[in-house]
Amino acid sequence: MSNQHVFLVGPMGVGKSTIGRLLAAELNLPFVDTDRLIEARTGADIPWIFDMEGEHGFRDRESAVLQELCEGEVAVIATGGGMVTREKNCKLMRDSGFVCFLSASVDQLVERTSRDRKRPLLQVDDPRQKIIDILTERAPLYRSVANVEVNTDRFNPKAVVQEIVAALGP
Ligand SMILES: Nc1ncnc2c1ncn2[C@@H]1O[C@H](COP(=O)(O)OP(=O)(O)O)[C@@H](O)[C@H]1O
Ligand SMILES: O=C(O)C1=C[C@@H](OP(=O)(O)O)[C@@H](O)[C@H](O)C1
Ligand SMILES: [Mg+2]
Repeated sequence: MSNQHVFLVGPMGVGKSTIGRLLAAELNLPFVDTDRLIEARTGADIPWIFDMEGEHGFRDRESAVLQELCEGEVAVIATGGGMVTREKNCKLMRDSGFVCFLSASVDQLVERTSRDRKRPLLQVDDPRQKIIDILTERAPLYRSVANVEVNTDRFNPKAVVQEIVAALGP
């Protein structure tokens, strides 16, 4: 049981939403996925928000739900891959809890994001190159905000959860 928020950050497809749910059950904490909360607040899905309001509009909504969650009850919070692109979000996470950076190889990210089409930023001719470009930009941000990095390439979600629980300490 953690007495502070646990944030999962990392690139699209690394497993934040999947692992967050399992981790919350393991820690006996509520689970919130910022993307799902944004959709609930907006009454529309993420592709619609990107279409109608652009990435900037989505980022505004993302910052607003993060602020709300940081002020709320202790929870495991799976963020969207771009949460770290605003410095004020990074500061909020650093100041409000334990931040875990989930990482994976480009091959795994390509594979894990290829199964659905719900990520607007990957609806491009060359999603692999887009993933590489995004990682180049964001990897330093993920590292700067994180208390721990857990590589998920070799681990199934349950094993990743155990790694995070160990990193959280007693
Ligand atoms: N450790 C893992 N090993 C293999 N596949 C995984 C792992 N974690 C998640 N996945 C799969 O990868 C896909 C993307 O996971 P998701 O939790 O939506 O990632 P994110 O929220 O980081 O974008 C899902 O199909 C999920 O089942
Ligand atoms: O990396 C990003 O900028 C995004 C990641 C997505 O979440 P996941 O990382 O859960 O796929 C979602 O927030 C949106 O499509 C934008
Ligand atoms: Mg997710």
